[in-house]
Amino acid sequence: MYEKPILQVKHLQKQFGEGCPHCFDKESVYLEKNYCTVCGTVHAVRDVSFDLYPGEVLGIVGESGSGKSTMLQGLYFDSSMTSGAVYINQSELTGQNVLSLSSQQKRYIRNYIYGMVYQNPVDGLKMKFSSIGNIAEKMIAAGNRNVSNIEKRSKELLENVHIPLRRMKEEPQYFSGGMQQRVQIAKALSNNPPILFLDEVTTGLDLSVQASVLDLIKQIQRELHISMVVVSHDLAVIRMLADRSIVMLNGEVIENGLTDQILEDPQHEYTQQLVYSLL
Ligand SMILES: Nc1ncnc2c1ncn2[C@@H]1O[C@H](COP(=O)(O)OP(=O)(O)OP(=O)(O)O)[C@@H](O)[C@H]1O
Repeated sequence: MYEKPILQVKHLQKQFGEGCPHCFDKESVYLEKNYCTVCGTVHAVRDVSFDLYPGEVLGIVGESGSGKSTMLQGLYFDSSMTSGAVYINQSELTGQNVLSLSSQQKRYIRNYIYGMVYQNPVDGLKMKFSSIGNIAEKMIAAGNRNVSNIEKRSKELLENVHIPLRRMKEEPQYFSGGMQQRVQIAKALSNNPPILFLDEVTTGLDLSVQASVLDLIKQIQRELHISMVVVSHDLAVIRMLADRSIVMLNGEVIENGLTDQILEDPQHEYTQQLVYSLL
């Protein structure tokens, strides 16, 4: 169906601590989940690889502490990974491990190639800027200087995420959680990134608000054909959004495949529990 992945993640590792001979073996008796009882190292992400294809939504599901956010933070350069490689198949970046690029090049990727929507809006928005100012700031960071174009695009984005324009000058700190997430989504889309990361974007929202944010994400995906990585502990969210999914446990990928297939025929005991909890 697709030719080439737009994003390739290879053997990503993140450990907090030096590690010791007792804990690099995944089967080690000294490991309690992802924690080494000998040296205290946390193996937050262990040998994670996946591909993301153009226009695809990839779900990453797993319980709290399974390493989902750590991995996303690594992909978005919020924190460094211990080892591994990430390739983005976009013109001049093709073939380069983007994890080893300069901070200027990483900034370029964050401005033009990636969009990010954090679980906590405080991480993605300047709460004391106006909503339209948040979007404008992201566009200016990407080199846009034409004020009327910035204003036109910002308004269009706010309308697309159903924020009434009469409220565009208000600071997101006075918005509800659902509205804050909508502004974050608008901001993340402002420079038309081909890849969007969504980290637990509906966690903590009321059920009806969750549903409307999920509908919005589906609508955006349908209209823009953007490639998305959706991280959630909630399989219901993944079921609604993702074509393909990976299941993480204790920093590792324990299962991957088409979301429907995983739901119909989960192989790993942990995935089976997740699926049965939906019934
Ligand atoms: N700075 C840190 N130092 C030590 N351990 C850490 C640090 N940050 C995260 N961890 C550990 O790494 C593991 C993975 O955490 P991570 O936040 O990525 O999990 P998660 O699946 O995203 O869960 P959640 O949704 O609760 O954030 C956890 O065991 C966590 O305690």
